[in-house]
Amino acid sequence: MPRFAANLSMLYPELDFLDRFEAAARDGFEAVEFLFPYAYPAHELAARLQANGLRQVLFNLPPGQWDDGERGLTALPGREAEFREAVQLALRYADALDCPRLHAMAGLVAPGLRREDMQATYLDNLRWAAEQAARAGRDILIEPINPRDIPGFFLNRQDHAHQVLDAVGAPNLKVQMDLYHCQIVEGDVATKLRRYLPTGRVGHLQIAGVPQRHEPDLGELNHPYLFGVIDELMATGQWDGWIGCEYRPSRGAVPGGTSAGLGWLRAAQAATA
Ligand SMILES: O=C(O)[C@@H](O)C(=O)CO
Ligand SMILES: [Mg+2]
Repeated sequence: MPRFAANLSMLYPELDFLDRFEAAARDGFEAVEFLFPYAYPAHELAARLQANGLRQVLFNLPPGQWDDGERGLTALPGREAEFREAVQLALRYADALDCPRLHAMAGLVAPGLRREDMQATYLDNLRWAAEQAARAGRDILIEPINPRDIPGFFLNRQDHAHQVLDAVGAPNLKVQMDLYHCQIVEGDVATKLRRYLPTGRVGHLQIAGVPQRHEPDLGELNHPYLFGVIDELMATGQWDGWIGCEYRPSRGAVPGGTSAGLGWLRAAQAATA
């Protein structure tokens, strides 16, 4: 059965971040993911995980100056030293949180440059990050993101991400396949699950309804069908991993709004039990 992780950057928006761990556990989640842990001491986050019987399955490297619009450093020429510091910091947090995978956001195409001009920096940085992460027993993930949510994002397509994996050639460099972005950019999601999951190169999945990024049972994607595909691939030993629930609850920040919107999860659990 697909295993679902609560994305605490998006779910439970009515609660303070540190209180979202308990809320996720109360709703039956066994794992969590979030964007960035760095505003909190690692020991505080580790204590929340432990107190609530949760495991951390993913978080992101520091992305550069997020409030100024930066969305990752990995492909940015001239920012290599900062990228390396970001990797080291993330690995220290991963150690404290016992988190097996880290997402390295690519960043925006820099003014005056084309993607081709940035590809060498992207590959070099990923090679270095994967080497460091391998020593610590962690995976580095890259995620294609749709250019409507993040205009100018360097990595948009699944095939580009897999070409990058080919070029870097590190077994612990994997793709974070977010089905929400995949549907917006290229579609044909079930076929791509069947193509890419058995390669062993997809380290993590994420979901949300399309186009509004609300619950998976709202919008144009047929998630029960996709969960069936993932369930089949898991049952036949062709994939193993977590599905991050990375959506904005449609009820907004009302108390209990996230929990009230988990009907899709209960249905998925019943269908694949
Ligand atoms: O899809 C997303 O937005 C996230 O997975 C992420 O890491 C960057 O915002
Ligand atoms: Mg995502």
